[in-house]
Amino acid sequence: MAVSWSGQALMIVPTYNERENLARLVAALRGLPGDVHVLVVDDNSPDGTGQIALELAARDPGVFVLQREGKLGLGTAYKAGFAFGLARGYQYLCTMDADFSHHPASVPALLEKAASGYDLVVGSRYVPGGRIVGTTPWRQFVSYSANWLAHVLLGVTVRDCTAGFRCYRRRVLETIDLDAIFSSGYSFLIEMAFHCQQAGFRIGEVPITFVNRTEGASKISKREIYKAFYTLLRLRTSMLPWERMVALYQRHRARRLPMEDR
Ligand SMILES: Nc1nc2c(ncn2[C@@H]2O[C@H](COP(=O)(O)OP(=O)(O)O[C@H]3O[C@H](CO)[C@@H](O)[C@H](O)[C@@H]3O)[C@@H](O)[C@H]2O)c(=O)[nH]1
Repeated sequence: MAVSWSGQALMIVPTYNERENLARLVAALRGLPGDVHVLVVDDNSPDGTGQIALELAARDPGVFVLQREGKLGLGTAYKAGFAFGLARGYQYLCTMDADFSHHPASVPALLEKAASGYDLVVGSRYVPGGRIVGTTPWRQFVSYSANWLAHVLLGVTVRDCTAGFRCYRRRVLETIDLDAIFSSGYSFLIEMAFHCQQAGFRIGEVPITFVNRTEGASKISKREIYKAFYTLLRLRTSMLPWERMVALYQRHRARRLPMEDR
């Protein structure tokens, strides 16, 4: 099948305990039209996902594995994947979950939109045509809240800035200072969306149907959710001009000092 994008794409798939999903996912991605390679970034999953990834890579030169020594977080897994993809010259560096909540059939739409002039394309639940199937009301509430706060506090215009289904043009990842991103976990996604927008990159969204996983378990914890809200506040603070921060501090001190010491 002909594709409207040219160059090589790398699908970066972070994994932690995804043995039921990985082989099927890699087969589906490698069956896509165009030159789509796969990088599995596994954090020494206790269920043996890393071993499965190595076996897949041994059979297929378009499949690669980064094995890390332990669970180092989703954000750092993305960073390791970006470093790998940039070093190998990929034009499009995409990220997705391993559990089919992001369906491989949506990948061509992301690549096509990126090729049409977008620097970052997000597979979005929250644009017209996007849908969510099978998630809990609590997860839905957390997701809506994080996206709403990102919009209100940071002015982020991406509707689904917590989505991990993305396609970056390589110039984005060459420009953004990835070492300056402080989130090691899920909130990395909010931070990246924020920095891409601040840097003036053109960001687009394509609707996807997000289907909650049927195999394995989610790794998102309450701690990761708190960290996402902390990230939103920290980024908001970073937007304040320095003078404004100093003025706020002085006003705060002035209120606490007796009149004669001011
Ligand atoms: N290497 C590595 N992979 C990880 C880690 N934690 C999670 N993963 C992998 O990252 C992907 C997403 O993790 P899930 O645990 O399946 O996430 P979720 O709860 O379904 O969260 C979804 O919603 C979030 C909020 O909207 C999204 O941020 C996220 O991308 C995902 O779509 C999966 O492939 C999972 O194996 C980690 O510490 N290290």
